[in-house]
Amino acid sequence: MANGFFNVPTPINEPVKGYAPDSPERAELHRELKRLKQLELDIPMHIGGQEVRTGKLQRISPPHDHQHTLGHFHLGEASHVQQAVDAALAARPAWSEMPWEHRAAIFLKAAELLAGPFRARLNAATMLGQSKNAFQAEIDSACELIDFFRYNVQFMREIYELQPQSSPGMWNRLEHRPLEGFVFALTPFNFTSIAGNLPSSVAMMGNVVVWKPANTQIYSAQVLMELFKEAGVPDGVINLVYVDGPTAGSVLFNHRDFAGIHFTGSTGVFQNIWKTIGQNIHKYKSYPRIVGETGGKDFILAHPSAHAKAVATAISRGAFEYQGQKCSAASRVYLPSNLYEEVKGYLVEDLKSFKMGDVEDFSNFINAVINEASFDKLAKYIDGAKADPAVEIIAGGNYDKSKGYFVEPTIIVAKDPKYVTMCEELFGPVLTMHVYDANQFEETLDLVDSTSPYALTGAVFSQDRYAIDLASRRLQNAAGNFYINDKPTGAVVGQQPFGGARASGTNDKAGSILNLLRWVSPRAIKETFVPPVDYRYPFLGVATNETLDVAAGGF
Ligand SMILES: NC(=O)c1ccc[n+]([C@@H]2O[C@H](COP(=O)([O-])OP(=O)(O)OC[C@H]3O[C@@H](n4cnc5c(N)ncnc54)[C@H](O)[C@@H]3O)[C@@H](O)[C@H]2O)c1
Ligand SMILES: N[C@@H](CCC=O)C(=O)O
Repeated sequence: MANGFFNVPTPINEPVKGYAPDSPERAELHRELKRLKQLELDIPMHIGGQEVRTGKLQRISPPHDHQHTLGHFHLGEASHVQQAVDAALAARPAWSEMPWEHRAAIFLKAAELLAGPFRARLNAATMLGQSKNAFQAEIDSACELIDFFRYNVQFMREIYELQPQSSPGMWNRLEHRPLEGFVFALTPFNFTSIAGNLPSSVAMMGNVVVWKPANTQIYSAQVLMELFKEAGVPDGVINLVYVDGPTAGSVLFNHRDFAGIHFTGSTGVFQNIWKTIGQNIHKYKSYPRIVGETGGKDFILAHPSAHAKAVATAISRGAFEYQGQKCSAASRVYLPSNLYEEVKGYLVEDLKSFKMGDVEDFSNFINAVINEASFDKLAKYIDGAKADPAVEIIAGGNYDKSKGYFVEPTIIVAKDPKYVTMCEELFGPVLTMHVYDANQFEETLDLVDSTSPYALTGAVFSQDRYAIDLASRRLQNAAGNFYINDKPTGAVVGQQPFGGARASGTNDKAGSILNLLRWVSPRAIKETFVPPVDYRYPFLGVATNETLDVAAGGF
């Protein structure tokens, strides 16, 4: 047991490497990509520190080259989920009692490992498995995850420092206990950092975890698991299973010790999970913590005073980086009539210059979308737009899945501000724009606020401060991350805590103290040093300890 109140290293955001031609990081990443492509990995589940193989193999291939095999993962079933719960609960006593500074040290070590020896490997795995270019992989699987580890350690310390006052004669303390049971981390395909953060943030607070990633992220998930092991996360604290979602749910949401879910993914899945938990509420020992960050229909709104080139650049990057597969990606844009032609000109020029293809060619700005289902869905919306005389496609509109799932960045212009692609989350490189009368900025604010059920990210561009002030107030509930003269993507841990409300989630802000507070259950402890020995009123003339009790309001 430690005798000291420890400070932790002051977190700073991990510097983003540039991968310039001839840079050492670029050469290392190329070597790692080549090495991984030559292997065919056999990827087991990890339960209680054991590698678990079922022989039911599922092929993993790069979305940009679906005939290539990167490896196979072993598909599990309900019994493996049950084993993972048992392993987690067996690990809980020792882990939950481990002094916090040791838990902190494990994740600080994970940050250093990822900043150094694991960096190229995790970036390369993300690039190949999730079709992410080097620059997008670097900000995700390297920098953002390193930041999550470092900042969460600082937030953990701040939580433990949250202590009540004590009146004379007593000592009040707050103990921030781990939750009583296990937590389910259910993670999406699109950010390796989110897949790493959802189980590790929960574990850092002394909890044990069953983690199920998206099948399309398993290739980088197995590197994360190795990173956790190397950093010293004990066996059974984080258990990684590969099963389909409903199978995981059928075991976990029926278990008495289910203590919470840390979810990121689509809104529909989260709403079903919430319903199931509600139906099963009588089965649990405690009310489970439900934390979910979900879908978005993120907007960019330009005021007539906006800088046209800045608006166009924010659209090019905010809508199309990582093929629009960021929950934060701009997917509906409102342009004033006075700026439309100029912004359109810049955009069409930008999109013409985008190169699309494999992740190994670092000049490709665009790679493939995640899988065939996503490709088909996007193609359907594009075909719908092509067939609809009420809308116009001003850029892109082609797609091809012969080698990889390539969808050309596409811009639809819709007269109807409620056209289907202005409202629904498509999660791909398809953007819809609506041109409004430049005299109707205020009316357009109402349109932006009411068009979609989501409220994740949004951006306003204006050179007019009154317009910025008005938009900030009128769109107060339209986005959990609101940007002024900036694109709506690229939140940085410690700087822009991330998450949205309405249909976009519980807004528990990943990468902030608010999120970590959900993974502890405080116990208030009052210790009275000299307890009263007589129950009678009034207190005059009675022993000093009763007087103290009254002074403290301790009736
Ligand atoms: N708000 C945020 O911070 C944020 C961040 C990233 C992604 N997202 C959202 O995630 C979505 C894209 O990710 P995705 O396609 O991986 O999401 P998804 O909802 O399809 O999958 C998320 C996870 O849930 C699992 N799952 C799917 N169906 C399930 C079911 N019926 N029962 C239990 N589990 C189930 C998946 O296997 C995966 O592990 C988008 O909607 C995007 O907006 C949100
Ligand atoms: N935090 C990321 C989005 C994560 C969702 O996919 C961003 O701000 O762009």
